[in-house]
Amino acid sequence: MWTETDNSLHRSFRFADFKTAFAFLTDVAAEAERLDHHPWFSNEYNVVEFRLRTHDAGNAVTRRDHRLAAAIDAVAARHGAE
Ligand SMILES: C[C@H](O)[C@H](O)[C@H]1CNC2=NC(N)=NC(=O)C2=N1
Repeated sequence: MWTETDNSLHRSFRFADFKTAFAFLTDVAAEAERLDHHPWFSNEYNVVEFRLRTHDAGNAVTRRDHRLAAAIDAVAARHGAE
């Protein structure tokens, strides 16, 4: 699940391999564009880490972050996140 610390929502996902993680990130990019809300993320091999906050709200967590988090969860499930 997502945790809220330091004014951000945080979550990491692990996938079968790098290619799957990268395909996941490609689909996350489409969701970020659809929602006009973009994550900070980091990827190393099959692990992707997210931090979500709203820059337009002074880097606070808003409902836009929660909406993007839910969209990311749905994409992660489609890509078989462990
Ligand atoms: C102009 C554009 O709508 C804004 O810059 C959007 C783009 N994506 C964004 N992403 C995030 N994380 N926070 C924002 O405030 C934000 N604002």
